[in-house]
This record gives sequence, structure tokens and C-alpha cells, in this order.
Amino acid sequence: MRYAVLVTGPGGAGKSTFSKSFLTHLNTSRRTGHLVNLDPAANAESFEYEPVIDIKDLVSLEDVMGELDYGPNGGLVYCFEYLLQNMDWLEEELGGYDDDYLIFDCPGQIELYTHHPFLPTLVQNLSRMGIRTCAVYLLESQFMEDRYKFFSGVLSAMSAMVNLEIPWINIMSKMDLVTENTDDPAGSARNGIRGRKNIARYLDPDPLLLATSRGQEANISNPRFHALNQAIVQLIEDHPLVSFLPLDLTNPDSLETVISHIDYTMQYGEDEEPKEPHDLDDGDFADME
Ligand SMILES: Nc1nc2c(ncn2[C@@H]2O[C@H](COP(=O)(O)OP(=O)(O)OP(=O)(O)O)[C@@H](O)[C@H]2O)c(=O)[nH]1
Ligand SMILES: [Mg+2]
Repeated sequence: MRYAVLVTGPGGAGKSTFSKSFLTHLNTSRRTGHLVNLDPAANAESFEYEPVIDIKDLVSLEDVMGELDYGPNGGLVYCFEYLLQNMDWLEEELGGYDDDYLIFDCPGQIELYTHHPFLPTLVQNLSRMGIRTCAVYLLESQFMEDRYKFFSGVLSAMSAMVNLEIPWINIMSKMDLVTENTDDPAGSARNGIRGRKNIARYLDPDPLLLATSRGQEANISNPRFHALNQAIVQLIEDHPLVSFLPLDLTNPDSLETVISHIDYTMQYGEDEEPKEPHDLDDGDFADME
């Protein structure tokens, strides 16, 4: 069985960093994983792991922009359309990997997830190839500094989830940037997220965050805006689809927890034949001699 994890989320959310850490974790746990780069604009030198499959071998944004005179966003759309027309290329490239995690590092253009048919079509193709697929959606912890920004992030996660209809895990990335010092009044006044209790209200989004704060802000008094807010609060209350797993890459347990959720979502290994134990390598017990 092959497993694909699509690593998605807005620009700069930490997708490439997470993909790299995920691979390192798999390697150290003696599992196999491979990087698939789906970002036609990615800088090749920036990969710590050489992607085994790279969309840039098929089509690169640079060429598309240079030769066809597209801008960066139109160019990205062109690249993905080109990929979808050349699924046999991807299928052939994916052919050699068995019983492996394939980690798809995706580009950060949010419109790719919310209203283009590319990812759903890609997912259909992966499942036709017999590859079990899930997606993780990363939102960075800075989104919690502003409730409105945060809820717009929640709504885009929701919209991407509904668009893709595959097993899905939302991750709050860069948790190392969040301080939990409740005794820092300047901090809590500035961003309102400090303190464990408060963080919990974001990880499991509490729509009241939106409802209460809006009432307190006299400067925004447009009643239509208020009604819209109420409607969003109601939507999130009625459809609590989105909650976040915190990811702090400075804490190995945190990464392990996230990966165990991915394994569980994927039902990783559940229908595998029992594996032969690894042959002992020279040096495995070196420290016992
Ligand atoms: N503090 C902190 N910084 C992080 C973490 N993960 C990523 N970053 C930083 O955030 C920036 C963006 O990280 P990337 O991994 O390139 O993010 P991305 O989602 O792949 O970005 P795009 O591909 O451009 O959409 C880089 O400067 C990273 O060093 C994290 O866990 N903690
Ligand atoms: Mg990236």
C-alpha cells in the first residue's frame, strides 16, 4: 500500500519545513518516506531532501513565465493544468514506490485549495492509482494574534476541506512562537492569545471569540458587519469541522503526536502482511559489546 500526505496551507505556513521534519522522523524510525515537490516555483537548493519527484522536471514556473509571458499566479495555474494533462508522467514517476509515505509539498496559493479543481482531480488520480491519500492543512500560530485573521484562516481551512473530501488534519504550526506567559499583561493586551486556556479556544475554535470581541469594539459599528459576524459564528457553531493539532517543531513529542494522528487517519499498516524483522546491521548492537 502506498500512502500520500498532501501538505497544504497558505503561503509561509511552514509546509516545506514540516515536510522535511516529517521525513527526518520517518527516517529515524526506520520507515520509508519520499518527498514529492508540487511547487513549480520552489527553489531547488532549499530542499534538504532531494525530491524523488519534482513537478519542475515536468514544468517550471520560471519557464512558463519566461516563455509564455504569464505572471506568477497565472503561471502556477498553467503549471497545474499542465500537470493534470500529464498524469501519466506522475503515474510513471510514482510507480517505483511501494509501501511508502509520499509527502507532497504543495504550493501556498490559497486559491489552489479553495476554488480550483486541481487538487480534487489530483486526489482522484492518486486514488485511481491505488494510493491512499490524506491532507494536512497548516495554519501558522501568528494567525491567533488577530481573531479576524484567525477566523478567516478557519474558514479557508473549512473551504479547502469541503473542496477535497479526503481525510484531513488541521495543524497549528510554529507553536514555538507562542509564549504561554499569562503574567505578561502587555502581551495579553497586544494579542490576547497568551495563556493555555486561551490557546485552547483557538485550537478548538470558539466562535464566541468572534462574537464577544466584536461587541466591544465601538469603532466598528456597522450593523450589517455585525450580522455577518453573527452568521459566521453560527456557521462555525453548527458545523464544528475545524480543530487544530498544535505543532511545535522544537519539541520532538509534538511532531510525533502529529505523525501518529496522520498514521491513524491513514490506517497506516493496518492491512499489511506482518513484516520480516529488519536484518541486523553491523553496528546495531555495537554499544553492547
Ligand atoms: N519559528 C518557526 N519558524 C518556522 C517554523 N516552520 C517554518 N518556519 C519558518 O517560516 C518560514 C516559511 O517556512 P516554509 O516551510 O518555507 O513555509 P511554506 O509553507 O513551505 O511556504 P511556501 O512554500 O512559500 O508557501 C521560513 O522562514 C521558516 O524558517 C516553525 O515551526 N517555527
Ligand atoms: Mg514551501
